[in-house]
This record gives sequence, C-alpha cells and structure tokens, in this order.
Amino acid sequence: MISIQSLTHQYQNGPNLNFTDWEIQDEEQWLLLGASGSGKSTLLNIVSGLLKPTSGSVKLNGTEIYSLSLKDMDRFRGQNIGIVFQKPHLIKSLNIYDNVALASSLAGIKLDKARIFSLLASLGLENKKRNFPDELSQGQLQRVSIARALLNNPSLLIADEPTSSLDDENAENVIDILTEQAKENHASLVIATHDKRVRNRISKEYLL
Ligand SMILES: Nc1ncnc2c1ncn2[C@@H]1O[C@H](COP(=O)(O)OP(=O)(O)OP(=O)(O)O)[C@@H](O)[C@H]1O
Repeated sequence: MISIQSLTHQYQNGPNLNFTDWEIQDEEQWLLLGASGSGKSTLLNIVSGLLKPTSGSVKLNGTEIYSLSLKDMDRFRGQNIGIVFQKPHLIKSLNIYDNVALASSLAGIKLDKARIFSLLASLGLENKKRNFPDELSQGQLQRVSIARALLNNPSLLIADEPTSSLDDENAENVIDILTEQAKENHASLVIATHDKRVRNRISKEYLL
C-alpha cells in the first residue's frame, strides 16, 4: 500500500505545490491526471523517492521513504518501485539482456536470468536479447524499459506519459501491456497522462 499525506513542495524560484492525500491499495491501477504544469512530474518524482518534498509523508508498505538514508533509499527504490520514463534511457553499449539485468545489480538483488528471459518473452522480445538498443524500434525499446522496471518485482509500477508519442494502435498496446504486466506481477500501477485514450481504460483517477 502507498500513501501520501499532507504533501507539499516548494520549488526555489517556483510555485508552492500542495497535493491531496492519496492511498493506493495493493494491485490497484490509477491514472494521475492534470494540466501541463500542474505538478504531475513533481508528484511522481516525490513518490518514487527522487525528490524530497518540503513537507508531508510518503509511505510505501509501511516504510516512510524520506526517513531512509540516500543509500538505503536507492536500494529501497530499486527493490520496490519500477519506473517507465517517457524515454527508455537504455545504455547503448549494452545489449538488451544486460540493460535489463542492470536493474537488479543496481538494487543489490541477485541476478535471476530466468526472470529476465520470461519477462522479455512476455513482452515479445525473446529474439532481441543479444541486440543493442540502436537495433530496436521505439515501441520495442519502450517494452524493454517495461521489462527493466518489472525485473525486481516492484510493488509499484509508475509510467510517465507512456503513450504521448504513439499512434492509436500502439497506445492501446502499451496500455494493455502495462495493465496486464502490473496484474501478472501483483504490482500497483500509476500512469501519468493527459491522453484521453488512456482515460477510457483505467477508472481510478487522481486529479491535480
Ligand atoms: N526545478 C524547478 N524549479 C522551479 N520550478 C519548477 C521546477 N520544476 C518544475 N517547476 C514548476 O513546478 C510546476 C509543476 O511542474 P511539473 O513538471 O511537476 O508539472 P507537470 O504537471 O508534470 O507538467 P507537464 O505535463 O507539462 O510535464 C510548474 O509550474 C513548473 O514550472
């Protein structure tokens, strides 16, 4: 379970943002909606442990994440939160298998080869393990980043605008993949978007 309480963020030379309290139960799927500049990225960064809020609390499965040291926070994030960024951010000199595997070594988790193989297979990438990022399409790269986000069995999967640059068919595929993979991996899912195509697919909404 994830909860935010009395959360605020004051940017230096920027706005003071206040976030309504939010509880996400295990395996729930939510949309994070708001106009441009309303604070979606800020909230995602706070919830994923990347940006310390000015005040308030973020709890994930009973752990107050901003009470952790930076080192413990990095490890905690790697073990509990999977993030699919707008761009895949893969390492060009590593093949697809190694790019995904990196997520477990960074989180201090023992490499589980079988899990990498099964994730890549479930995302239609079993034939791309030995290829390099340059050799894949944008849609395939996005699926690699979903595999990487899921590798450590996170309890929370976060996706930031995953459909913004996709046509209708691919947007639908990515939503199917995210919702199905979250379910299969027993993770809660938060998708930040203003894409109307996504709004028809997930009913719970947090509005900024
Ligand atoms: N580092 C910063 N310093 C000062 N102000 C910032 C900083 N980062 C963001 N802001 C401001 O905080 C507000 C929220 O920004 P944020 O990026 O969270 O919005 P968003 O909802 O994700 O927007 P978009 O949909 O356009 O990506 C905006 O007014 C933005 O200008």
